[in-house]
Amino acid sequence: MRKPRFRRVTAAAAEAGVLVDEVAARAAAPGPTAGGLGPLEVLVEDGGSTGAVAAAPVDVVALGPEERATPAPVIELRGLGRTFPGDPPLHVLRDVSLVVERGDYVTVVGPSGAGKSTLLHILGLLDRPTSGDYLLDGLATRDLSEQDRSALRGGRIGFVFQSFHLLPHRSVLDNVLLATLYSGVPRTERRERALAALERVGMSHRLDFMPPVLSGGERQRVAVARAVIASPHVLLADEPTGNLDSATSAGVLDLFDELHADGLTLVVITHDATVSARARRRVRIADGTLREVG
Ligand SMILES: Nc1ncnc2c1ncn2[C@@H]1O[C@H](COP(=O)(O)OP(=O)(O)OP(=O)(O)O)[C@@H](O)[C@H]1O
Repeated sequence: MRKPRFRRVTAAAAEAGVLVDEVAARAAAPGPTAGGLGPLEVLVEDGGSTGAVAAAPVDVVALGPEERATPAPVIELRGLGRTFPGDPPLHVLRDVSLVVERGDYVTVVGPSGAGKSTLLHILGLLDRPTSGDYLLDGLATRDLSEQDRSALRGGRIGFVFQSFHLLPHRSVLDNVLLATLYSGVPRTERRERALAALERVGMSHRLDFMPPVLSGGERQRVAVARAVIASPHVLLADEPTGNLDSATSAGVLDLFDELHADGLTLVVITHDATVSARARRRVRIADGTLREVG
């Protein structure tokens, strides 16, 4: 079997590619670091179409003293809108306001086509709103350059997707380890962190396995380990149990509960009432607007 090679590309180039290349651009910084923003590169798998895991060099925007003194909500949306051009234009989100505090666990529900993924892409700094403001950790993201947005994304946001997006030709350990490749952290320590993350999700017994031989639930656990290895400020999950049966889903949801109990902030998009019921807060998107449903 051909061993995949990786190439480094700029974030802009990666963003021009498939979503997974970009959103898998994970960074390893456990939190804000002093200093400016470093150049951003990500890894994509040569000749591969899915599952590229990447890591960004990880300087992220440093917090000012005021921010440290008064922690801002992790996420704050103020009158946010997203319109896609067309004839007529498609107003997917209108005047959406939302505050997600540190430690919140929020699910986003709503009918198909309502704009849930659109919202998640904006929260993940993969897309920009056409109106309104999005503050991440109190930092207004609207006027940030793509490089700054990529660095923020790499340092503060973890992603989990319905279809896992693991590198098929890399071991479980490598899939998690690669997420920290350009973190500046020495390899030995990166390995320790990867091992700890995999232990955290109950996957220590499958370190050398390749993703194709794992069960769906196991793959999602590895994806969660990859998402949390950099200690993100928020975990964004898009239908994380969409490809899992109910028993396996329950295991992943238990894992989310544990991560939440450890203080992680979670925003989870779901169609599934069982998933939604696990969260402390539920918001619903319909007809372009978002409202709290308890
Ligand atoms: N880049 C785009 N350009 C034009 N229209 C888009 C774009 N992205 C999404 N849309 C449209 O915006 C609407 C909302 O899409 P979105 O994927 O956010 O819905 P969703 O609530 O996640 O749906 P589902 O539950 O079916 O996944 C849809 O009508 C979709 O076709």
